[in-house]
Order: sequence, then structure tokens, then C-alpha cells
Amino acid sequence: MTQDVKINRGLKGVYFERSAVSDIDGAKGELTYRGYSIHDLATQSTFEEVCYLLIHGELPDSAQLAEFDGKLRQARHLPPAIHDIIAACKDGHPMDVLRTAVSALATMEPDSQQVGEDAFVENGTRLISQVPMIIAAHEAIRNGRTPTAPDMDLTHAANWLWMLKGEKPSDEAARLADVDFILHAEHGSNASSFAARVTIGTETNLHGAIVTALSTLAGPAHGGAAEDVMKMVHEIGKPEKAAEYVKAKRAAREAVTGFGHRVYRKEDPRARHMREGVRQLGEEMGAPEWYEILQAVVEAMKPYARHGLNVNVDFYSGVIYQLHGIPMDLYVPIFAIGRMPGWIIQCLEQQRGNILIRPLTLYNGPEPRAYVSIGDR
Ligand SMILES: CC(=O)SCCNC(=O)CCNC(=O)[C@H](O)C(C)(C)COP(=O)(O)OP(=O)(O)OC[C@H]1O[C@@H](n2cnc3c(N)ncnc32)[C@H](O)[C@@H]1OP(=O)(O)O
Ligand SMILES: O=C([O-])CC(=O)C(=O)O
Repeated sequence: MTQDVKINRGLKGVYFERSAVSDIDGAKGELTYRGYSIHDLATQSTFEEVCYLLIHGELPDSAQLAEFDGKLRQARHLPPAIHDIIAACKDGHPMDVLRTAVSALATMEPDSQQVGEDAFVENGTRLISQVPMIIAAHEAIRNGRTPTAPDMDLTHAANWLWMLKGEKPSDEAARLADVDFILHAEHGSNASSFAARVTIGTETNLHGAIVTALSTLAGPAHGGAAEDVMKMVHEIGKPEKAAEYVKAKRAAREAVTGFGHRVYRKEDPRARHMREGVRQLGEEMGAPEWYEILQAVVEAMKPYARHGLNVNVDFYSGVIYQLHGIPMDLYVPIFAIGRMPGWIIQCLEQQRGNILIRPLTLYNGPEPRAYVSIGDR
């Protein structure tokens, strides 16, 4: 059956809901969380404050922030069985391990099956702290180390680096991780948040929706881009080779990773902060070549910028992680640490006045026909 209906493949340009959380102006290249510019938040706020802003709707005062931060710190705890589960699948990709561990947590937390505002805030706040613990524990276990116990005196970002490496990070390294989390915290109806909303639309629990979101984030067209950018940088090897690489990609009509976005037609406003981070860190660490290769790719892609093709947030982030000595397969999990509050608030918004998300596909298969028994086929 065919009908003369308009099909929006990939739901391009379709509004399916209202949201009071973040606003993306793709034409201008602007992003706000709850009305606050991403540039102000990246330079003046902290990830803890941004989590509160996203989940509770307003910037916290000192007492509110202290209480919220206290809850996050108290939640730095994993049931011991999670370490056993991580050990059993330690050779898998960290995103698969993370997803499996979050799924297992749903069977171990007494209130994980509950649905609704309070349950989502409770479970979500706990998961913000547990996700980096799982990633760090996996990194330790797969390298034959005992997972580093969390340090309750450190901020979320500093504690993550401490658990990951087993050594106290410098203030600069902790701040760079903090800014990275702020920039990744929320982005409207991106693929993983949309997928989480679809899950919540069936009235299931938050852990289930986070598992959906993690699965959806993992692909190279979404959160996996940072890992692919780093692979590209290694393949290019030196700045002089960038133009040749881009030319070959364009000739093969293949995507140059770290470029392009469904919504932005100007440069992704988050990229600016990551670019500055790569440049500074590269100079400080005596390794400016990564920045130079990236900028040579940007130069080679300039002819396409007029068609709206610019760098996205993940173009620069991989090199920052590489300069910090973080393995490439942890880049997507790091994105997940940052995106936790965004997923949680999107799930909260969905369950307020919930509606099942269920679009239509237009059938274009065979006409109705008679069943043929197997001996006659
Ligand atoms: C955090 C994030 O998720 S940000 C995105 C991370 N992903 C990446 O960096 C992967 C590379 N980028 C891409 O694959 C795409 O740009 C996506 C998937 C992000 C967005 O895709 P869409 O919104 O579907 O864009 P679409 O595919 O319609 O692109 C429009 C045009 O730009 C081209 N284009 C889009 N991205 C790229 C790219 N990275 N390199 C080269 N050309 C590209 C397309 O080929 C298309 O050209 P055409 O009209 O001549 O066919
Ligand atoms: O919004 C999108 O489509 C992808 C993105 O940049 C994000 O999730 O941060």
C-alpha cells in the first residue's frame, strides 16, 4: 500500500515535544541550558552546579549546592557484585561493560523499579556518581589493578580522574575534565536522549532508559565520533597530509568525522572551548602537533563550511583525552559521564504528562499474497 504522505526520514526537522531544558539555535550556533549561555557555564560554573541547574531548573544557592553535592558524594558507592560483573566482561568495549553494569545495578538498587519524579531524581543522582565509578573500575580491572576507592573530598571531575588513574589530578586537569562534562551535559533531542524518552514513554524505570541511552550514544555518528577523530589524526600523521586525507574522503563521499551536525549550520559553540583546551594543553605538554593536524583538517574542510559543515563538539575532545593519557576506547564513556544529567532531565520531562512515542512507517512491501507451503517454494 502506498499513500501520498510526507515522510521525514530520520525525523529531520520534526518537533515532537516541548522542552524547557536546553535551546539550540542551529543557524546562529548558540546553545543555552535553562537560558544560560554555554559559554558562561563553561567558564564560570561547575559540573555539580550544572547538574543541579538541569535537573532542578534553577542555579542553586550555596546551601542547595552543598546539599546536592553532598548527595552526589554519598552516592560514590557500587555494590561489590558490580566489580564481579565488570571482571567477567572486562575484555569488552568499555561502553558495553558500562551498559551491562548499569543494567545490573537495576537489579541491585532497592528503588530502581520505581517510576515517577522522586524516584527518577533519587536514582538519577546516584547514577551520576556511579557511572564514572564503573568506567574507572573497569579500567583498573582490565589492567590487573584493584579499583581505586573514591575520595569523598574531591569534586566530581577530580574524583573521576583520581579513580581512573590512582593519582591526584592537577587543578588544571580536573578543571579541563569539569569543562568537558559541562559542555556534554545536555543537548535537547539528540539520538541518545530521544531514545531514552522513547523508553520512558512506555512507563518503565530510569535505569532502563539510561541503558537505552548508553546503547544509542555508542555509535560513531553520535558519541563515538571523538574516538574516530583520534584514529583519523593518527592516520593523517602530520599536518601536510590533512588536505590529501580530506580530498580522498570527499571523493569517496565518506563523512569526515568530527564534522557535521543535524542542527548546527554554524560551528558547534561547544567546540570553541575544546579547541582552546587542545591548543593550551598541547603547548604545555610539548606536543603541539595534534592541534596542528586538527587545524589542517579544518583548513581543508573550509570549502564545505559554506554548506553548513563545521566541526562539532567531538572534533577536539579526543586529543585532550589523548594528551591526558586516557585510552581511546574510554572517550565515549567519558561523554556518558557528562551526558548523565541531560538524560535524567529528558526522562523527567517525558514522564511528566507522559505519552507513548510511537510514529508510523509507511508500508512499501509486497501486495497481499497467498501463503505457499514449504514444499511448494
Ligand atoms: C555529539 C554528536 O553526536 S555530534 C555528531 C558526531 N558525529 C560525527 O562527527 C560523525 C560525522 N558526521 C556525520 O556523520 C553527520 O554529520 C551526522 C550524522 C552527525 C549528521 O548527519 P545529518 O544531519 O543526517 O546530515 P546529512 O547526512 O543530511 O548531511 C548533509 C550533507 O552534508 C554532508 N555531510 C554531513 N556530515 C559530513 C561529514 N562529517 N563529512 C562530510 N560530509 C558530511 C552529507 O554527505 C550531506 O551531503 P549531500 O547533501 O551532498 O548528500
Ligand atoms: O544533538 C545532537 O544531535 C548530537 C549532539 O551534538 C549531542 O548529543 O551533544
